Amino acid sequence: MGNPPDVELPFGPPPPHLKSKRQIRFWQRQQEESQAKRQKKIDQDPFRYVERCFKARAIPPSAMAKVVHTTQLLDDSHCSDVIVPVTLAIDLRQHCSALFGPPDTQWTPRARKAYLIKTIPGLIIIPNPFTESAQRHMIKHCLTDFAEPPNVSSLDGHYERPAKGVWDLYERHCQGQLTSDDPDYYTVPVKSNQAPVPTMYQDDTHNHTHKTSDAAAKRLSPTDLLRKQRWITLGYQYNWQTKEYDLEHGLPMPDLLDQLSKTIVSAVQGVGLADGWRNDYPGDQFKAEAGVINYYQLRDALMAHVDKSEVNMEAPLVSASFGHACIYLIGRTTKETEPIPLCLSSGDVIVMTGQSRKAYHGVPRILEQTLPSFLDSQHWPLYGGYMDQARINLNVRQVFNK
Ligand SMILES: O=C(O)CCC(=O)C(=O)O
Ligand SMILES: [Fe+2]
Repeated sequence: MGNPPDVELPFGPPPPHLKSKRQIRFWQRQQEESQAKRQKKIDQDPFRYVERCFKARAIPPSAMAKVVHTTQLLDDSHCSDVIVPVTLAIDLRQHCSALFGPPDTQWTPRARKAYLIKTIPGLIIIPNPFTESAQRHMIKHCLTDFAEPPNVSSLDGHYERPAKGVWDLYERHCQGQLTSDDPDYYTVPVKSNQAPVPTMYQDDTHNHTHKTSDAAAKRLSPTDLLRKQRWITLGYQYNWQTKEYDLEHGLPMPDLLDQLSKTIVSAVQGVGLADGWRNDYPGDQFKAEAGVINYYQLRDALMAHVDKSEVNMEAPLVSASFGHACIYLIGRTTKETEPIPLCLSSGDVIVMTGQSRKAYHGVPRILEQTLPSFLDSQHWPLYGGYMDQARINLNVRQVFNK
């Protein structure tokens, strides 16, 4: 039987066993009440409320006014009583110019500067310490060798990844070496009866906004395949069934990331508030054991979550951002506290130490038109073509206590 034409259906069609108008109206009232309850819960949860503000097509000016822009921190006049400048233990560029690039005259006055937020104990912000060419170097690795098999990709289990990785295919396509009539051009979905590879990020949080459902899976061109890749996991892999990192599934961490994270953890050793917390994790004890590269397209978001699977929750988590800027929300250990919105720009590094290691955080928004020109397609052929619509986040964790 069809639905009575005078009944509106904002919740989709009522279940077919409801036949009379009275039953359908009763069902509708129930739906309205439960939606109102859900909405009330969202509005009362300060983290979700702020998250929704930044997801709105037009971000409310009242939300935008609260954003802490890392690019303004270096100008001391922008430091409010909530932001506290601190001094790093080492000068990253002096100490490791192979990674961050050589120091220059612009660098000298800001070398060793980092910032804390009084209301978020443990969080350390290092405004972009990389030179332009050092940023390009990191991005290149994130798109090429770091993303190659056997490192696990969000595409695995859904698509047959080319043996040499997705970038190689994309590059051949861009250089005209691969056209749509070539048998390698399209990547086909794997058979739907094959279980996806269990990984750390096979959860809703890290699926970003686009999900690959088997029903919707279709063959993809090199460009579509690359843009569909949401993450790569490095080092120890998380076993989704046992909900633990799997000692049996440890891939070698790239040396570059080992060096990068150790240097940064050494730099933040001893950093803290004069009359409050202090990060005492020794840099020489840090081991880069697992990592995630997140690839965001302009409309992607990462839901609020806590990274709590690591056995060692005392070790800092190092996170670097490249490409488009984003709104990064950082709260406390529950979603009851209003988060601080940070605008992270290309090259920025944040280190989650101490209490902030257990804090809710998320990325509700990638900000359009914020890509630095040296990373765009006009100034950086091939890689810039990808970065024109992307943000990359690279984070490194120690998993075990050793
Ligand atoms: O993209 C970011 O900045 C955050 C990524 C993140 O929180 C994660 O991978 O756990
Ligand atoms: Fe996270």
